[in-house]
Amino acid sequence: MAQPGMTAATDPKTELNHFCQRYCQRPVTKADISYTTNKFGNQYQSIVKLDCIQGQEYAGHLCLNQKEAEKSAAEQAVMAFRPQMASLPPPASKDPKKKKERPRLTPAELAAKKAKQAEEGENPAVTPKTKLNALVMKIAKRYLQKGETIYETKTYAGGGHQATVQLKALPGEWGNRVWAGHVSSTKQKAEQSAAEIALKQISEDSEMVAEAAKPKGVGKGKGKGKGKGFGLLWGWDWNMMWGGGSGPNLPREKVSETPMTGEVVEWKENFGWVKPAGEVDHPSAKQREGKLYVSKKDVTSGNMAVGCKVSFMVYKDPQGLGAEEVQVGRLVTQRLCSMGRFQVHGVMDPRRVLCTKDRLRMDLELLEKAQDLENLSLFEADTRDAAALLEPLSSAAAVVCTTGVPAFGISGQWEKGNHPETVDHFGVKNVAHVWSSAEKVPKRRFVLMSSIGVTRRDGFPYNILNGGGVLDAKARGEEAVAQMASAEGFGVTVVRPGQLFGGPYENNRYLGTLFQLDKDINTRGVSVQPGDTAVGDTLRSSLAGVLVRCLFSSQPQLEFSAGSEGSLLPGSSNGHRAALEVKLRILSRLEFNSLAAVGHRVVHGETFTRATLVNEEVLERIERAGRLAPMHNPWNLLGIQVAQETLKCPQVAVFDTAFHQTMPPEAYMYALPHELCEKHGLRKYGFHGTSYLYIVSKAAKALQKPVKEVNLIVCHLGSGASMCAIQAGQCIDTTMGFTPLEGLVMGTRCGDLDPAVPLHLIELGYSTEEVSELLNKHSGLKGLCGFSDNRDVEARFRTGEHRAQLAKRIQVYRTRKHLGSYLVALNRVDALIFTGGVGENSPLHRSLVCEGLERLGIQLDEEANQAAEGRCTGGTALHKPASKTEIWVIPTDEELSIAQQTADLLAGNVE
Ligand SMILES: Nc1ncnc2c1ncn2[C@@H]1O[C@H](COP(=O)(O)OP(=O)(O)O)[C@@H](O)[C@H]1O
Ligand SMILES: CC(=O)OP(=O)(O)O
Ligand SMILES: [Mg+2]
Repeated sequence: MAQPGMTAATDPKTELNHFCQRYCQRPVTKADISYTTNKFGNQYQSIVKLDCIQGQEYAGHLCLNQKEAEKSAAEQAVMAFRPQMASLPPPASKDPKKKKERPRLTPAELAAKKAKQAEEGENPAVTPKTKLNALVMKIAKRYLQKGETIYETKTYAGGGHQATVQLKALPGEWGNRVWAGHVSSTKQKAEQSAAEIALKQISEDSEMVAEAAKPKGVGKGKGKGKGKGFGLLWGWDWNMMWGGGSGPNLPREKVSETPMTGEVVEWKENFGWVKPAGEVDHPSAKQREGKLYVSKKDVTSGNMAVGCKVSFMVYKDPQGLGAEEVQVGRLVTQRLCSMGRFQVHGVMDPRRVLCTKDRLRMDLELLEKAQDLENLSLFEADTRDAAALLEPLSSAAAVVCTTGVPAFGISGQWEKGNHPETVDHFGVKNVAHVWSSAEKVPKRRFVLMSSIGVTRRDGFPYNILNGGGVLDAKARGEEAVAQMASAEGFGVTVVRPGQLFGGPYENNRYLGTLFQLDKDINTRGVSVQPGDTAVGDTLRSSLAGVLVRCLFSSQPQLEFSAGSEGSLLPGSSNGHRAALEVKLRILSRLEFNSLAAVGHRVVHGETFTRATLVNEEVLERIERAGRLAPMHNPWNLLGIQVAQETLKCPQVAVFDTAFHQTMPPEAYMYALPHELCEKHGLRKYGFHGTSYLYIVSKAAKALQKPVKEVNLIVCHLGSGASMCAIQAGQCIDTTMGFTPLEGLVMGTRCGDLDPAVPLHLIELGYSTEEVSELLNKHSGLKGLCGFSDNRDVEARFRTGEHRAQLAKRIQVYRTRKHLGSYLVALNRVDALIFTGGVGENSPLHRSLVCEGLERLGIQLDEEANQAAEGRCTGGTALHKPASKTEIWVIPTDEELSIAQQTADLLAGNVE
């Protein structure tokens, strides 16, 4: 139990109970603290209402189940009240024995306390901050979301703190105002002072008072909820933002926001001194030879050292700023250029110049929009270097900023100071500052590409994405731009996309996405939602369209997120469909006059034993099997449908499952009631068969044996991973089962699992969809260590990171277990074959799998293993001469195999 006066309880709901008891000085009941939970798709959001504290309400994050959602709501409330907790008396307890132990106030002390409170006019829990919170909720007619109330505190050189508060939930220009409090002795007092000033000004404004007095439901929201729904909350907010008007800036208390640079001249362990490069406009700045005190607490990331260049607001070392992702910028540039109405300035990181005029010309030619690009000037400028930014930015009426670093600094991507704090925060701030302080033309709008999850970064899965602080830095970048916007009066739009995918890459692999520049925004599967609510990935070209559109908005401040539409439902796969349509149209136009057929990979093909010509019945069966391979079949089906519509030629389905139809019953049957299995087709089907078929013929060549005589154990290790035992060229067992979920540990899939685990999760309150999502998308390597890409895991494995090491060990152990069982199942093994992204490219993985297997006749030649070139199509031998079982790496080629099987079917060469 929590100690009196402390907040030792780790469960936020318990902590909130304790606080309320202490606040009310009595035990609290369910009537005092109530939780309401709403379901949104597969997620839950709870609101906790504190009837014992003036009915204040706090909304939590979206969570996977109700329990977590309630905890999250409680956590929000606890966070809001935490500053007051320490000053409250201990909780009242129902337990009479405990009562005696607790120091209780004497009647005289209690009377004195009440008198003091009366004198101060308030209960210690009802501070200006909580009052302000309650007032803003009354005006906004909704619960406040995280990040909508922004307190910022500055610590001055001579001591003392000053805080500002911004209340984004307030309507129109009120949401842009920033109130500054008095300089106070502690940060807490400074914040209370800012709140007090804001509270006073808002309560004195007749319009605001009238707004607060209006009953709930008068707003313009078009959400479908009944007053507590997420949809309604955002619907409301959204309308307010759009309806915000463009009136003159209301007067505001200005806070110095100029980013200044300086140098660390002295640094102790927890504090130091910075010499600013220019003059600081503050009375205390002249003390101590103009040096500024910096506490470690205010250093947002990295280490401080003498000689380091820092920004005046005590930001991190600004060395080596620069933009990494130029793809979106390039797409935005193309769009703006082809509109022809503007003079476009493209700014690029001098170290990664991927965007040349010729390149852009080529892109535009492909789009049949060839032009000479006279309206384009390209500049090279590092965002750390304000002087270099002056030329491209100072005459611009608007800016689209698409800079950003990858979320994690693997493979040297954060080298040379190119990391979140310097790029996503300081760099963005620098761009906004240089642009807004140039006086040549009126400033219209700053459009900032940020990231999904910025305001949800404490919750799963964004807390993982934020492991390297990228979302923290982006949040600071957003805030800096917003503050500058309200100070200078320019519009700002923050767009928060999901993980970016699609071209244009240098090899234009995703040509289709480039071509979507032609299309209307609504047909491209991008779902634009207010705030930070979107989920999924975002197609780069769609995002570019959104960013350009934002430039022409007349609203003062906008914030929204752009994710992909829906998730696994083919009906909502417009982006995928559009990409396919364009790609197929181009392919048919450019390369083929007469297409014989199109071969499609179809992952789940039930009991089909070979490639099959697509007809209505086949389509139906593929669709039905979609439930069993939700990450694959819906997209395979869509591909067939689009190809049918676009290309008038036969379509052939090539199934992953077909190769495994030779398995004997003892391998494919589950020990479930026989009739049930027959009725529902419950059996092992196996996948990656197209790859295995290809590998068998390649391996036979390598081993110089007929296919019908080879015995193999093949490890197809990619994002999805499986193994196959092959006897006389045919499958006798494989690790994947009824669905591609069984077997090995994969990128995001769990593999073998006691079937009681999902049942238990369902009993705990997870829905079947949530469990499916969990097992398919959040498990495997990703679940174990946060990274699904094997390269990320191996990089961390090498540096000794505990979780990555564990993940790799579990992954390898599972492979070895199945290897052992296949050694037993096969009477002779000619070769162990590695293929798939990991199998072909990771000597480490192969080495770990084969370690110590000499006793079983498997002897890896470590030198050959390390030297193996993944892409040698004939395969590379990796075994020692004495090895009884040969070891090979053979790169798979599923596409070629599909083409061969399709051609064979058309030529009637299939037995
Ligand atoms: N050089 C490498 N070292 C280690 N793993 C690699 C390397 N190259 C690719 N991979 C891994 O291969 C996997 C992708 O394999 P792939 O066969 O393309 O998967 P899938 O077809 O299932 O999407 C990823 O986990 C990736 O990290
Ligand atoms: C079946 C399967 O897991 O396929 P992939 O490896 O392509 O995800
Ligand atoms: Mg694959």
